[in-house]
Amino acid sequence: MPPRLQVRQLQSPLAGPYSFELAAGQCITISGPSGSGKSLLLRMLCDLDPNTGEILLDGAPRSSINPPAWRAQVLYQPAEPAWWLPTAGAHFRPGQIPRMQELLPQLNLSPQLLEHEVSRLSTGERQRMALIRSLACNPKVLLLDEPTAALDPESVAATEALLHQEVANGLSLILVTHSEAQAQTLGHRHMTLRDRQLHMHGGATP
Ligand SMILES: Nc1ncnc2c1ncn2[C@@H]1O[C@H](COP(=O)(O)OP(=O)(O)OP(=O)(O)O)[C@@H](O)[C@H]1O
Repeated sequence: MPPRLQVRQLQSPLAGPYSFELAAGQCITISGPSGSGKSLLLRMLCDLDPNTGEILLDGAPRSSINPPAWRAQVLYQPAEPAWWLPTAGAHFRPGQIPRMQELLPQLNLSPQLLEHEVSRLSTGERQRMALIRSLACNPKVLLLDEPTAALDPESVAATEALLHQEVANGLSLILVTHSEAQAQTLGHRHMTLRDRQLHMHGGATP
């Protein structure tokens, strides 16, 4: 079986080239100083920024998959996720509701928050709700940019437990984090970006 994701010579005028592989049920963490290119890498992987090189998903080249379908399967959650409808609940399609209802208590979120204006939610509530929104899309690869940056320790622990569970169930995760402890807890392999160059540490498969 091919790896979940094969990245070959991925680059843009701003970053790369990057080459690496990610298996199903594996988590790679990315750390590095501010401005080192972590978000640029995630944006190239989900094809939001112009780039060259090749990426294969379960052996299928990106060029054979239309861009919206690619972004649904290789899903990017930015550090400050966008909301385009008035309430958080309005962002879920009917088919996603059972999964959303299962995930809310795992991140200590009350279902009542779904009806609140997004702007009324706290930063941490929005961040956890965004993760639920991403997981409810059931992506094969999730690209998470600092998903616990705004959270208190209890919410960080709940988020890490959920991500651990999802990866154990087969999700492939690329996680940008500034937390060494979080990288050690969740990551099977670790990348460091410095001056937009990639350094890989650890090669264990899950
Ligand atoms: N479209 C663009 N055009 C030119 N420069 C850009 C563009 N997007 C990002 N940059 C620059 O590329 C560098 C890397 O940006 P990036 O957002 O990937 O950093 P980062 O490692 O994610 O940082 P942080 O930890 O602060 O989020 C930064 O210096 C940024 O200003």
